Order: sequence, then C-alpha cells, then structure tokens
Amino acid sequence: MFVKHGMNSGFSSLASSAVLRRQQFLIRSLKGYSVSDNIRMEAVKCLSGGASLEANAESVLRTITPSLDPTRHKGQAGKIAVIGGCREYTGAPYFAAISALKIGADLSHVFCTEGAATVIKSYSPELIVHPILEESYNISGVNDEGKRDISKKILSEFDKWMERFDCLVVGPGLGRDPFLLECVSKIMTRARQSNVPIVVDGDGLFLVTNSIELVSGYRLAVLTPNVNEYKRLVQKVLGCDVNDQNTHGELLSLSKQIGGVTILRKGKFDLISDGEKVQSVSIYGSPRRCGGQGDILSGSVAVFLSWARQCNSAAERESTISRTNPTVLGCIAGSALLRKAAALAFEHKKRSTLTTDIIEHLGQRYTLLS
Ligand SMILES: NC(=O)C1=CN([C@@H]2O[C@H](COP(=O)(O)OP(=O)(O)OC[C@H]3O[C@@H](n4cnc5c(N)ncnc54)[C@H](OP(=O)(O)O)[C@@H]3O)[C@@H](O)[C@H]2O)[C@@H](O)CC1
Ligand SMILES: Nc1ncnc2c1ncn2[C@@H]1O[C@H](COP(=O)(O)OP(=O)(O)OP(=O)(O)O)[C@@H](O)[C@H]1O
Ligand SMILES: [Mg+2]
Repeated sequence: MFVKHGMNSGFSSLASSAVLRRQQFLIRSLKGYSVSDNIRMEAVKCLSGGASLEANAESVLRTITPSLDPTRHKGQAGKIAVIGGCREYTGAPYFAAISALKIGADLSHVFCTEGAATVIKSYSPELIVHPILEESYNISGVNDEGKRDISKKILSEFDKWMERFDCLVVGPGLGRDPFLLECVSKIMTRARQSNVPIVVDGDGLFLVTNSIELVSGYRLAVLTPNVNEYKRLVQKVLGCDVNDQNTHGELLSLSKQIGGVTILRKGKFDLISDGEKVQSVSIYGSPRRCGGQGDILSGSVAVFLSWARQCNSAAERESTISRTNPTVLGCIAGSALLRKAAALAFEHKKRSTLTTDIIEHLGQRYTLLS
C-alpha cells in the first residue's frame, strides 16, 4: 500500500513536473523570454568569459520585418542567392535557400554544379536553380586556357543575375574543389564591387579563412562559423588557439582584425560581433544537433539582413535598433528564429527531429511572433 502510494505520488509529481516544464516551454515560446531565460542570460555572462549583452531579439524581429503590404511587388521582400551544391552535398544549399523563402523572401536562387542542380530541383519547384559551377573532376582533360574560358563563362553567367540579389549566401554544401573555389572567389569579388551583402558559411568559410582578403574590410560580409570553422579562423587570423576564458575579447579582436566584418559564432548560445560590441542570443533552442541547422541559419540571416538594410534606408526603425549595424540585426533575428523553430520542432518530434522539421516551423514560430 505504502509502496503503491509512493509510486503514485512519484508518478503524479513526475506528471506535474512534466506539466510545469510544458507550461514553462509555452511561456518561453510565446513571450520569447522568461525568468529562467534571465537566469540563463546570467549564466551566459559567466560562461562566455565577458559581459554579454543579450540581444532583444523579439524586438529586432518585429522591427525589421516588412509588412505584408498589397502594394509591394514580387521581389521587394527579398531576392536571395545561395552559392553551393556539389557532387557530395545537395541538402545544405537546399536548406539555406528554402529557409529564405519560408521566412518570407520572394525569390531564392541556387548556383551549383550541374549534377547537384537536378537533385536540388527535384527537392523543390520553388527554387530557381542555375547549374553553372564546375568541379575539377569534370574538366580533367581541359588545359589551362580552356579552364580560364570556363571560369570566364561561369562569371558572366553569374553577372547576368548578380545586381538583382539582395544578399548572397556563399558556402552551404559548396565542397572544397580548388577550381570551383577559385571561381567562387571571383564571384565574391564581383559581389563586393557591387556592394551586395555576403553571408559566408560552411565551405565558404574554408575558402575565406585561406583568403581572408576576400572579405577583409567589407562591412556587408557576415561570417557564421561553427565550432570547427571558428577554430580555424582564429588560428589563421589571430595566430593562436581559441581561448574560452576570453570569448568576448577574442571575438571582438577577430572581427576588428578582419576590418569590422560581422561574425556570428554558433554554439550553445550564439555570439555576434562587428568589432564594436558582442551581443548574444541564448533563447531556448533544441538539444538535437542534426546536420543542416547552420544552413537554415545562413539563409535566414541573408533575408533578415536584407530587411534590416531596407528599414535603415526608410528610417522606419526604432531609435535603439536604428543605431545597430544591419548585418548584426540580421544575425540576431536569424539566430533567434532558428532557435525558436528548433524548440518547436523538438516539442513535436523529440529525438527524431530533423532539419526539414525545423524548416516547417520557421513560419509557425514567426506567426506567433507577429
Ligand atoms: N545535408 C547536407 O548536405 C549537409 C551538408 N553540410 C555541408 O558539409 C560541408 C562541411 O561542413 P561540416 O559542418 O560537416 O564541416 P566541419 O565543421 O569542418 O565539421 C566536420 C566534422 O567535424 C566534427 N565536428 C563538428 N562539430 C564538432 C564539435 N562541436 N566539436 C568537435 N568536433 C566537431 C565532426 O566530425 P566527427 O569528429 O564527429 O567525426 C564533423 O562531421 C559544408 O559544405 C556544409 O555546408 C552541412 O551543412 C550539414 C548538412
Ligand atoms: N550546443 C548547442 N545548444 C543549443 N543550440 C545550439 C548548440 N550548438 C549549436 N546550436 C544552434 O544550432 C545552430 C547551428 O549551429 P551548428 O554549430 O550546428 O552549425 P553547423 O555545424 O554549421 O551546422 P550544419 O550542420 O548546418 O553545417 C546555431 O545557430 C545554434 O544556435
Ligand atoms: Mg555548417
């Protein structure tokens, strides 16, 4: 009897703690922040080795998102291009490009190799896919002059479109083929000359880490390194190993050293800096670490930074937010939205949560916010 009672009370306390957890989750989901968030933010300060300024992501999201105005024409809510997709990877560029659309961009392009293009097109009819990139294995019999011609052709194909884009995402599933990366370097240089913002992720970071001049001093560039990519960047640019005791100082130095480029350091909490200050986004996310979440993030940052730039020119933004660099605002909004969508997806799918599940929640989370 006693044992039974004990078991029952155990079950009921388990059940009530589950209800409590669920309630806390819903409060977090609806309000964005809660008492436990505040505690976590304090923890962020301690863990991240410096005074962290938790970004007011909710307010940023609300402020930079354009209204669904019936007078606006197709394209005004954003035209994004993802440069990525090769023999090995077709998922990453798809995740980045489709996320941009799900968040609210009007058009999303993918520039990839021919083999990847057919696959990416078959994932979605919504994407505009350009099979223009070439990998070395495909042109192995071609001499140097022939390769130069191919490179020129790729660049001129890209040039036809470039001025129309509000932002490029370079790197998701790009691969590391030397010929392909050389062509992508030229595309980046051309984008920079035309003042098109560039979000660099995945293998784009491999390229940039080895040729930092591609982004150095370009204030419209955003780097979104994960743990490994950040380590390589710090080693190359600062010439030392990552120092977890000085996270903020290190991120500030890294950004300054690359000429004020915005860096979003991904991890348990995301840290963002353009060399002026460090902001964090530590909104509750998901314990699932399935591949592809960084790809969603890169596509999201591209859309939000484009919107933040539009707000800037229209002087529509609140005063505190209007003083913030649009690339930083894009990172804050992208990080917050991904983490919230991941939390919602995990609520439904638990351990079987996949990147496609998170993408399905991008819009839902967003509806809750607006
Ligand atoms: N579906 C697709 O098409 C996807 C394609 N993707 C594309 O893949 C390309 C390469 O990107 P990447 O992220 O795999 O390369 P990188 O960061 O060098 O990691 C390499 C290895 O490092 C390890 N490792 C990882 N994290 C760690 C940690 N915290 N601490 C310690 N170790 C850690 C781990 O290996 P492990 O040591 O566990 O065997 C990991 O596998 C790029 O183009 C990207 O866009 C992805 O977007 C995913 C979805
Ligand atoms: N330990 C963690 N806890 C909670 N969220 C995390 C954790 N690590 C990463 N994230 C979140 O997941 C997002 C993607 O980060 P991640 O480090 O997985 O990128 P990635 O390795 O580039 O992903 P991908 O597989 O797409 O290449 C980040 O924005 C971050 O908010
Ligand atoms: Mg990645």
